[in-house]
Amino acid sequence: MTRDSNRALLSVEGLGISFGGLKAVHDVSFTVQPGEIVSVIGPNGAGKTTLFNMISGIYQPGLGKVRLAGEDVTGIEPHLLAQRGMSRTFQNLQIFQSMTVLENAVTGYHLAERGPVLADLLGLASSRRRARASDEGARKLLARVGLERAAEREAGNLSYGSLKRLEIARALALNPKILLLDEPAAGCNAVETEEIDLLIAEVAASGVAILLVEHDMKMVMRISSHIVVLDHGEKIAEGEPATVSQNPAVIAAYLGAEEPEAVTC
Ligand SMILES: Nc1ncnc2c1ncn2[C@@H]1O[C@H](COP(=O)(O)OP(=O)(O)OP(=O)(O)O)[C@@H](O)[C@H]1O
Repeated sequence: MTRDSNRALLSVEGLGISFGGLKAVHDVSFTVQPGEIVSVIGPNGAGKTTLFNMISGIYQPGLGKVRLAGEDVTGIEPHLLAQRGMSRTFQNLQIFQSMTVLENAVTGYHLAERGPVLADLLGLASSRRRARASDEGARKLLARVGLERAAEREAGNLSYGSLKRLEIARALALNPKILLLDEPAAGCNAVETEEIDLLIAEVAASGVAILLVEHDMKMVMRISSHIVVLDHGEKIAEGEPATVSQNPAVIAAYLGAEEPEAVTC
């Protein structure tokens, strides 16, 4: 696929941040187009999570810009980004284990608000009304991720793969234009990973852009339309999976890392 920067939904331009003297991310640029699955890969400590945190408003970048649908959204807070169409999931699951699956999905409708998730947990009347209003939508989301029959179960009793899908369901509540997934297959077995693969592909096919950080290289090679490779905070390569996996700089970066087999697929 030819990449047309005019069609970019997300545009990352010269992004950088330092922690003390360490340039954790330095001058990284790339674009994500609607319906694309773009993966950010790199050895441990390459800067993937830090890059994600800058794009999703958790860290304020030291340098560079983030544009969403052409608008400068650099460093704006996550709930404001959610209002503008950017949702994300986290490496460590952010599921409320003692709430039901349905209640967890409902909280997705409040991600664009600053305080009400806490109010929901406290059971305030107005929040209960809002929760009822978003119940129907949440059930549809659960059906989309294959969890409709688990709606009334306590989330803490779900398998790990189901929890990951629940987190994706919640991130889809606000109809994002782009979904950022931080290690969606981490901790999943092969069957669960395949289910997540299919779900991500379905979401992308519906027109949502996907930006992914993932260590499971087989999964990355299978589902990505475009890959961005970081090493020591810098972009060392980008392109289609087949091209990137043959790139000598990419192979060298992984060979220099602790898991030399990581780039093979
Ligand atoms: N809050 C922080 N304060 C200081 N240093 C940090 C901070 N966050 C990350 N770093 C450093 O920045 C570099 C990039 O870290 P980051 O977690 O982004 O890498 P990564 O590619 O996501 O790694 P992994 O694959 O292990 O999750 C590392 O050297 C890390 O130690």
